[in-house]
Order: sequence, then C-alpha cells, then structure tokens
Amino acid sequence: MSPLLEAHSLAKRYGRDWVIRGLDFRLEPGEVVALLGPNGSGKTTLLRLLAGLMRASGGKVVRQGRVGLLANPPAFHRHFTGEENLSYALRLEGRSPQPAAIAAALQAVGLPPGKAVLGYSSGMKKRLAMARLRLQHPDIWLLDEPEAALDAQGRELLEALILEAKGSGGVVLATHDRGWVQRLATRTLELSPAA
Ligand SMILES: Nc1ncnc2c1ncn2[C@@H]1O[C@H](COP(=O)(O)OP(=O)(O)OP(=O)(O)O)[C@@H](O)[C@H]1O
Repeated sequence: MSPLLEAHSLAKRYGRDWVIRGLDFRLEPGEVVALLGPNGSGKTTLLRLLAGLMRASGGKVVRQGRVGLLANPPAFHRHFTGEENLSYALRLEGRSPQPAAIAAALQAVGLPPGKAVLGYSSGMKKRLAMARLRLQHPDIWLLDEPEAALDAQGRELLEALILEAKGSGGVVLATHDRGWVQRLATRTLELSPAA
C-alpha cells in the first residue's frame, strides 16, 4: 500500500532558529501517530508543514489524499452559528450541505442548535471542530492537541472520531497526554527542542 503522507529531509527555521531538521516521516493507512515532546519542540510546526499551511525551509512533503487539520485552538467565524460554520466549511470544498446532515453533525457532538460561536466555550469549539472534520472526512487527519479542553464525554467522542479516521485513512496527532494517547496510537514520534 502506498503511504498517505511522506516527508523527506523536512526542515523548518524561524529566522536563525531551526525547529525541525532533516526529518523523514511516513504515514501509512490505518496508522495513528502520536507526536510527543515538550513545549516548543515543534509539534504544531510539523503539523502545519504536513498540512501544507506553511512553507518548509528544506525538504518536501508528498501527500496522497485530502488533508484535514484540527488546529489548537480551532478557528471559526465567531458571528456565525455552529451550523453556519459547518455549512461554510463544506461549501468551501464545493459541496452542497444538507441542513438535516448539518443539524445531525452538531447534535452528534452534543452542541445546541442556533448558537453563535462567540458564545461557545473552548470545549464547545473543540466539539464543533470535530464535527467539521467528520463532515469533511479527509484521508489524512492532522490533530493538534485535540483532547485539550474536552471533558470525559468529549474525549469519548474524540476517540470514536480517531477510530473512524484510522479505519478510512491515517492520523497524526500532537499531544501532551501520554497516558491518554497510549491506547490509541499505533506509533509515537518524539520531538526534541532545538539545542
Ligand atoms: N511564527 C513563529 N515565529 C517564530 N518562531 C516560532 C513561530 N512559531 C513557532 N515558533 C517557535 O518554534 C518552536 C516550536 O514551536 P511549536 O509551536 O511548533 O512547538 P510545539 O511543540 O507545538 O509547542 P507546544 O507544546 O507548546 O504547543 C518554538 O520555539 C516557537 O517559539
């Protein structure tokens, strides 16, 4: 089977400071790779490079499939409702979202209908981001600290989402919660802060 994602000699620096140097990485279908490492070790940077949201300073990333990123914190239109944000994300992909499917997606993550995102808590925003990603259903799922701000039920929803993603694609997720991710990850990648 061909990999979903490959990074070859990937490197990134901000100004003079190298954050990632000479990284080779491969994501196969069915894998859940946990990115671990202390604050500032480059987990978010790596996810953004893999997503194609940031230009690398060296090396390259090859993607075989659609990428979806759950950012930390996730970004939304604050004055739009949850439903409007979900519809908007799908329209951007050229899809015509059905209101019933949008309402069901919102309900599935336990969010109330008709509420503007500016009135959401951080955990509610995380839930909305999960609903969005589930509707987008990418092949390559990139999750930046997805468990942060989620309560126990939110984590259960997240775990179900990760299993769903694993069944149809591959997942790379950054986390500080080693205990939590141990059960889910098929492999871990430790990043170290630059010396
Ligand atoms: N836009 C930027 N400009 C300059 N330096 C940056 C920028 N973004 C990140 N950095 C630096 O790059 C390094 C890696 O940051 P990054 O956010 O990727 O780490 P992280 O492992 O995700 O951290 P955390 O666990 O705190 O979320 C840090 O030293 C950070 O200060």
